[in-house]
Amino acid sequence: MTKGKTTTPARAKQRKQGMEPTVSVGAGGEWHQSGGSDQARLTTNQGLSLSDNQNSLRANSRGPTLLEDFIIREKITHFDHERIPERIVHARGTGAHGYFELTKSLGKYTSAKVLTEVGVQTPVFTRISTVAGGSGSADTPRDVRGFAVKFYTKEGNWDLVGNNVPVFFIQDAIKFPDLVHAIKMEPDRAFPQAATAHDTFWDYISLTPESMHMVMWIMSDRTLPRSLRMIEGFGVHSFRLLNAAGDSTFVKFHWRPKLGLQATTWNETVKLAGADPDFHRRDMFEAISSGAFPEWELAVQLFSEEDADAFPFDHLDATKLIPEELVPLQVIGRMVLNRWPNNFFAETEQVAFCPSHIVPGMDFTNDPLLQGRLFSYLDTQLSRLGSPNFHQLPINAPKCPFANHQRDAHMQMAQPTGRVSYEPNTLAADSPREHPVDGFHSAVSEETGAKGRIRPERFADHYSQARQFYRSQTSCEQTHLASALVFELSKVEHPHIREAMVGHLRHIEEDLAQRVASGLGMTELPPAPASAVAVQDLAPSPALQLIGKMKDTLEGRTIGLLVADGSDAGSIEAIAKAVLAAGANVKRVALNIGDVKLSDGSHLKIDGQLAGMPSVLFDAVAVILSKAAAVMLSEESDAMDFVRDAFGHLKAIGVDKGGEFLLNKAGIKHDAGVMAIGALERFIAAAKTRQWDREASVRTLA
Ligand code: HEM
Repeated sequence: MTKGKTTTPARAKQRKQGMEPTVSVGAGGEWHQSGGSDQARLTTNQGLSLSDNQNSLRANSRGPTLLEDFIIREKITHFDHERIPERIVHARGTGAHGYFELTKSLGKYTSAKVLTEVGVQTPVFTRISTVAGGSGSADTPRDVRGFAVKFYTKEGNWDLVGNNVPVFFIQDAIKFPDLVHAIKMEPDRAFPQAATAHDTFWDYISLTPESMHMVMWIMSDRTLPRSLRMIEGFGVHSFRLLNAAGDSTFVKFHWRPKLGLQATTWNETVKLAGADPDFHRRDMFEAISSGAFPEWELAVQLFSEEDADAFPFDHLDATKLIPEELVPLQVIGRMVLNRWPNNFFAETEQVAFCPSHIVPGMDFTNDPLLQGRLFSYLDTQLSRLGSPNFHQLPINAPKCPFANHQRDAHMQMAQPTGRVSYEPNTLAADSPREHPVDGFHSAVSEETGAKGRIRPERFADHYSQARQFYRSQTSCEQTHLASALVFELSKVEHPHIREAMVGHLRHIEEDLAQRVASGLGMTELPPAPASAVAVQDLAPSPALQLIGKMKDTLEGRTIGLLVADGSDAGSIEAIAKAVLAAGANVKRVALNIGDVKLSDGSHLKIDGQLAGMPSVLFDAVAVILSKAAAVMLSEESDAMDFVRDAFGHLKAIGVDKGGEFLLNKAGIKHDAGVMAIGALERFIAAAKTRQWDREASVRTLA
C-alpha cells in the first residue's frame, strides 16, 4: 500500500529522482518505508543491508526475541553508549565556526604568525557556555559565560579559553574542585540546577574573601546576557608574547562584541527560562542562518615587567583586572562566526579546548590558577572523550600538518606506516624532526626563593577592586547588583552565611552592605571580617559598566507586534518597514497561529501564538489592535502578561488606539517609553535601549 504524497521540497526531489520510498503496512499494522534499487541502503555497521528495521527476530510472532538477533543487539548497544560524560563545568554550550582576521600586527612583540600576518583569515571554532548547569539546562540562568576560541593557525592550534568576566573566583587552582562542588547542585538533594542561589555556594564564598571581586561581577547584569552575541570575552590571565629575539611582553586578551553589550532584567530572565530554555542557542542559530554573522573585535593590553611592578595589585592574581584606563586596549583584529556546525555532537560536544594550546611566540605566566588549568583540561578530556586520540577528531585536529611518534591507544584512526616509531632515528629519512629555531620555546626566566605552599603577599588585597567595580557602576546597575545579592542570599537557609556575606560587603561599600542587610530583614549590620590589608579607594573605571558599553542600535534585536483580526494594515506595514530598516527583526504574535485578516482585508502570517511567544522574547513591542480585538484580548491573561511584562521589563511600547485600550485595562500608566505608534521615529529610538527611568515605578528597589 502506498500512502499519501506530500509536497515538501525533499519529497518533490525524491519523487523527481524516482526515489520516493514506498510505504507498506506489515502484519501488525506497522509502517515500513522501503527504497528502490537506487536508494541508499539501511545497513548494519558491517554494511549488511537490512530488510526490516521495525521488527526484532522472534521465535514466533508472539514469542520471545532471540539472542541470535545480532541486528537488534548492534543497534541497541550503540544507542546505549551514545551519551558520553558531559563536561564537569561548562556542560551547556553553543558553538559556531568562523574566522579571525588580524588588522594590526603585533610583530614587535611576537613571532606568532596568527598575530603578525595582517589580513590573513585564520579559521576558528568558538564555544560559548554557561558554567554550572548540566548540558540540558536552560540558557539563561545567572551565570558566567565561558568564551572559548580555537584558532586553527598555520603553526598549530591556539586555544584562548576565557570567560565573559575578566576575573575569577579563586587565586589558586587547588581550590577549583571545592569551588565547583559548592556551586553545583547539592549532593544530597540534587538541586538547585544551574544556580548559585543556595547554601553551599554562599557558604564557600563567605569563607573565600578572594572571591569578592568576582561576586560583584556575577551579581551584576553581565551574567544575564540578552544574547551571546552581546557579551564580551576575556582571556583573564596574563599571558606572554615572545618576539624572535626572545624578548617577552605581558598580554591580556579582550573580545568586544560589534553589537555592544546588552542584558536582560532579572524577572525577565526567570521567565525566559520557561518561555524558551534555548533562547541563546536559538538566537545564535537564527542569526547565523540569516547571514547576520556575530562579530567581535580582539583587543589586547600590553605591558612590561616594569609596568607590572608599578600596578597596585599583582597581575598574576586572576582575581584582579587591569583597568582599561591604566593600560588602554589596542584593537588588533576581528572574529566573525559565519557557519553553524554540521552536527552538534561531532563539533560542539566533542571540541576540546585547552589553555595549554599555544603557538610559538606565546608563553604562559606564573599565575597559579593558569598553571593548574594547564594540567586540568587534557586530564579531564581523556575521561570525557575516552581516548588519548581525541585530537584526531576533525573538530580538534590542527589544520596544519602534525606528526610525531605517539602511537596506538583506543580509537586510533591514523595508520602510520614504516618501521620507525621513535626519535632520533637513522632508519626513516622522512621522519619528523626538531626545529630549534622556529619551534616552540618557553620564555627564559629565573626562579629563586623558598619552595612552599605560600600565597604571595601581593595577592592579599581582596576588596579594593571589588569596591572599584561597585563604585564604577551607574546607580541603576548598583541597584540591580544589590537586588541580586538580596535575591541570592534570601535563598540561603542558614542565617550565619547571610551574615558572613553582608560582613564582607561592608569592606566593599557600607551603603551596599546596608541595602542588602535591609533587603534581608537584618536589624543591624553584622561585623566585617578582618581584612588582610587596608582597602584602597581606586579611581572608578567607567569601562567596567555594562550600560556604558551598550550600543545605540537595533541591529540584532527583535521587535514583537501583537496583532489580531482587524488590526490596521498600514500601521503594521509602516512599523515593520522601519524596524527592518533599523536592522532588527519583526515577529508577529496573535492569539492563534496561522493568518489574521487585517483592516484592508489582506492576510498577515503569524509567527507565534500568544501563549507560546510572550514579550520576554522581544526587545520592544508594538500593540496594534482594533477596538473589538482589544476588548476581546483584555479578557486574555496571556495578552495582559504580554503588555505588563514588556512594561515591567523596561521595554519601549508602541500602541494604536486598540493597544492603548489594552494597556489601560492592564493598569499600565503612560511614560516616556510608551508612545503612539504614529511617532515611529521616537519608537525606534526608544526600542534601542531599556527605559531605565521607569524602573523605580515598577519595583521596590533594594
Ligand atoms: C580564569 C579561570 C577560568 C576560565 C576563564 C575557564 C574557562 C573555561 C571554559 C570557557 C570552559 C569550557 C570550554 C568549552 O567550551 O569546552 C572550561 C571548561 C573547563 N574548565 Fe575552566 N576555566 C577557568 C578555571 C578553571 C580551573 C582553575 C580549572 C581546574 C583547575 C578548570 C577546569 C576546567 C575543566 C575541567 C573544564 C571542562 C573541560 C572539558 O571537559 O573539555 N577551569 N573552562
